[in-house]
Amino acid sequence: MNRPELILTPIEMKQADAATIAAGTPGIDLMTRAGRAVADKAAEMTARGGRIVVAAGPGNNGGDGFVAARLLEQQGYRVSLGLVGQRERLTGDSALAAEGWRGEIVAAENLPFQQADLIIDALFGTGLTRGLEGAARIAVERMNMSGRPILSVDLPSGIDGDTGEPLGVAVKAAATITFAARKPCHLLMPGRTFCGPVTVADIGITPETLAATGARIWANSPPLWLHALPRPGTASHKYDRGHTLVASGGATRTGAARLAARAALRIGSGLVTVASPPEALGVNAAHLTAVMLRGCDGPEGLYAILKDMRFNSLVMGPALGVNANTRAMVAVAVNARRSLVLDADALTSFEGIAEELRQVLRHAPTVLTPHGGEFGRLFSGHPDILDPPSKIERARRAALYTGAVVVLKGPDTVIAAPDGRAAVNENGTPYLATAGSGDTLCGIIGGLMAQGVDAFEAASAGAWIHAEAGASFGPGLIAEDLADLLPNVLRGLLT
Ligand SMILES: NC(=O)C1=CN([C@@H]2O[C@H](COP(=O)(O)OP(=O)(O)OC[C@H]3O[C@@H](n4cnc5c(N)ncnc54)[C@H](OP(=O)(O)O)[C@@H]3O)[C@@H](O)[C@H]2O)[C@@H](O)CC1
Ligand SMILES: Nc1ncnc2c1ncn2[C@@H]1O[C@H](COP(=O)(O)OP(=O)(O)O)[C@@H](O)[C@H]1O
Ligand SMILES: [K+]
Repeated sequence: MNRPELILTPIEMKQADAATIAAGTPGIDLMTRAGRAVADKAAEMTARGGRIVVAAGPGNNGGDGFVAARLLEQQGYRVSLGLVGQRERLTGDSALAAEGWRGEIVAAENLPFQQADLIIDALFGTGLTRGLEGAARIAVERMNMSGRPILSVDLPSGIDGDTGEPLGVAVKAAATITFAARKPCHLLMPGRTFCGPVTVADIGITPETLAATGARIWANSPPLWLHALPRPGTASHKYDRGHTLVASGGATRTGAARLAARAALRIGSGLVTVASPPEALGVNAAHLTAVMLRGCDGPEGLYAILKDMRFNSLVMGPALGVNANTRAMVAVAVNARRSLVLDADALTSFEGIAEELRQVLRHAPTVLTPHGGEFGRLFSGHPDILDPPSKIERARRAALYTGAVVVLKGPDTVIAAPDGRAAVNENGTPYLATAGSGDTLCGIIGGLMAQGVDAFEAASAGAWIHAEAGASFGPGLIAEDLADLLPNVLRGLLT
């Protein structure tokens, strides 16, 4: 099995860079390998003899650009190079790299971008500290206006490597080539949309060196959790595969729970039961087949059901109602110490009183699955959680605060554990933005936890599988489709 793909923050990348240099590889060698990788990628994108325009910045990102310019010229491309800043002010490895460039150096904003077959954006990489102004800003605006394809070095200039946010104007790349490992901005929105396809070049920084930085963000993909996916044994019976309980809303709000329940069953929970308010039993009964049904009158009803210890996983929230009754049911569920997924109304019922949720959550392995709106409501009054510009950091802080695994949903769903692990999802499709899609996700996660999967693995696997199912269907997807797309995704993973 492949290794999980580690994502490095700009600071961690600098550490790995420094460790590699300390272990004996000169910095200029790293820069030369990086520049060669850029030149190879540029050559792949441009016919031999074509015109390549390189915009270089004042730091090491610019140094990579100088190396690439020299190599491409040697290969017979017509290369123009422009610099932001003064040639004499270059220092260290980028000054060395610039010495290798014998051609003219013009001001970057005056480069003939419109005549380029390819533009190489080597203005700023992981060292960007503020929004672009002056010559750098004009250069980026002209690049973008030219309509010519842009290859960004490391990351599109103007994008913050940690957060994926543009700090003002930013390059819209046709492709990006990065080094040793992807950075958060390559996966997070909106950065991902500025990058185009991202290639990772090996420049001789070992996986061990990357890991030694203590990096704890991964791209969410099967190598991260495949080992934890349940496979029934030959002699398994259904109770070995867990029993998921899904709480239903009132008579006119029952569909969400059934979506979650069907997903839990499809993902392999041996049994699934919908716990329904008495007045909704009829409508639920009319729509359930393999999923079972129990009457459940509020917190007392839930308490009674949970005396049966075989219910080992609970899913609560979708269409349950935003009120004290829901809060009381959450408390009962948590005190029963079963695996728990809280979504939608179970989160919004704690709007502005996240502290209360935190108090009850101490008892059980819990996954919270808010979308951005639910997250904002739940943690209103907690600027320490809501304000960090990085979505990964927001999810991590929420996980640390609540002690739960937090799945902060969206096109770049982040799964964060209280111990700092984080995974970023990128395999979805905008067709997943459809009513009930999130209900299905929490059913999948609950169904995995029913089978004994740990909260972080269940949440990560669940988010990936859910996204993969949606992407496999594409246009026309409705939430009802999702559960029935799961077997195909599971088949691809398990056989
Ligand atoms: N790590 C690795 O393994 C390897 C890394 N490599 C490469 O190094 C890159 C990182 O290099 P880096 O640290 O020199 O930063 P970089 O992005 O060039 O920018 C820093 C310069 O820009 C300036 N500056 C910042 N913001 C600005 C603004 N808004 N407007 C104007 N100026 C601004 C800042 O100046 P200051 O903030 O001090 O004013 C400084 O001068 C990395 O992305 C990769 O391409 C490879 O060579 C191989 C190995
Ligand atoms: N543009 C998108 N690209 C990929 N996935 C998306 C996108 N928009 C939403 N999703 C996913 O769809 C699901 C929507 O969940 P949610 O907002 O809770 O919907 P609902 O409340 O209707 O069930 C989440 O898993 C989210 O990650
Ligand atoms: K760049």
